[in-house]
Amino acid sequence: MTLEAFGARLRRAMDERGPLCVGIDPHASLLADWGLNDDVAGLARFTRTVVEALGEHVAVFKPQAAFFERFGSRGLAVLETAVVEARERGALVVMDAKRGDIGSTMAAYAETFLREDSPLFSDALTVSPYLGYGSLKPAVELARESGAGLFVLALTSNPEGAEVQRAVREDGRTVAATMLGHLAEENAGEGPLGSFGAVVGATLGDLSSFDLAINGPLLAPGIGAQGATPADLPTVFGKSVRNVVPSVSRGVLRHGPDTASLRAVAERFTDEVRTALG
Ligand SMILES: O=c1ccn([C@@H]2O[C@H](COP(=O)(O)O)[C@@H](O)[C@H]2O)c(=O)[nH]1
Repeated sequence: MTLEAFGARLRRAMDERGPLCVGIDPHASLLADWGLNDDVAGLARFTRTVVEALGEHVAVFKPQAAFFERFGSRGLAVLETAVVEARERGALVVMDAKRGDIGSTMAAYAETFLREDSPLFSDALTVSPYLGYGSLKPAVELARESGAGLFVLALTSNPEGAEVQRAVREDGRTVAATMLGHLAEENAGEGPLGSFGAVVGATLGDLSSFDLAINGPLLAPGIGAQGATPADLPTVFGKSVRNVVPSVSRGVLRHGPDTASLRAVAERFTDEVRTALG
């Protein structure tokens, strides 16, 4: 492993820059609002603007792969460039691709995003455990080898997630609690922070019935366009709030394309998060 473990790199970035993660979600509607065409040139301009405006300011970027994939190979080329340039500016990149498949296919997804010499190598990847947590093993192993991390979908920010994630298993535990338990095992003994995180929506209200103390990061989407605010974080995350990486996409991006406005809104969210976290 040439890179230091993701959890340690993330903790340092959060301490230095604040914990905010800005999502790069080039929605067609945002491209239009920015006066850009819904084409590869518009996608590239949008993405470059965000990375140049915020790459030296925020701890984490979370590109949403879907918005790049919809342009095919040329969209993926834009994504590759964005990942490299974001990392060169000192930001960590969490690729939001939500991959999950049977183990042998999962190994190929892992190589795409977690093998250090891959063109799309990212500091961490979002993964879906709903083919069974064990199916993620190739990603867990490669992440450990490369110094990368994973964010496993545990309690997602959308209301539809509950029918799967809050389903109760034969042993009386919910599916989400089971996933959180697996992550706590992956991170046992790691310091200052484990590299295997959970996605837990900031929209979900009081989660004190779940044990979020997984000794790993908690990626919290849902702030801004989905209605959650930084002030909600202590209620949602309780004692684990120090490990939260609050994520905002449209709530920041709608302030572009002006660079100063993008920086100002990211700074405002960072301040609000710091205040909320005490
Ligand atoms: O539970 C989840 C997991 C991922 N997401 C993703 O985060 C962003 C949210 O965008 P906003 O514009 O800030 O609403 C988007 O890429 C989602 O796919 C999530 O929202 N909830």
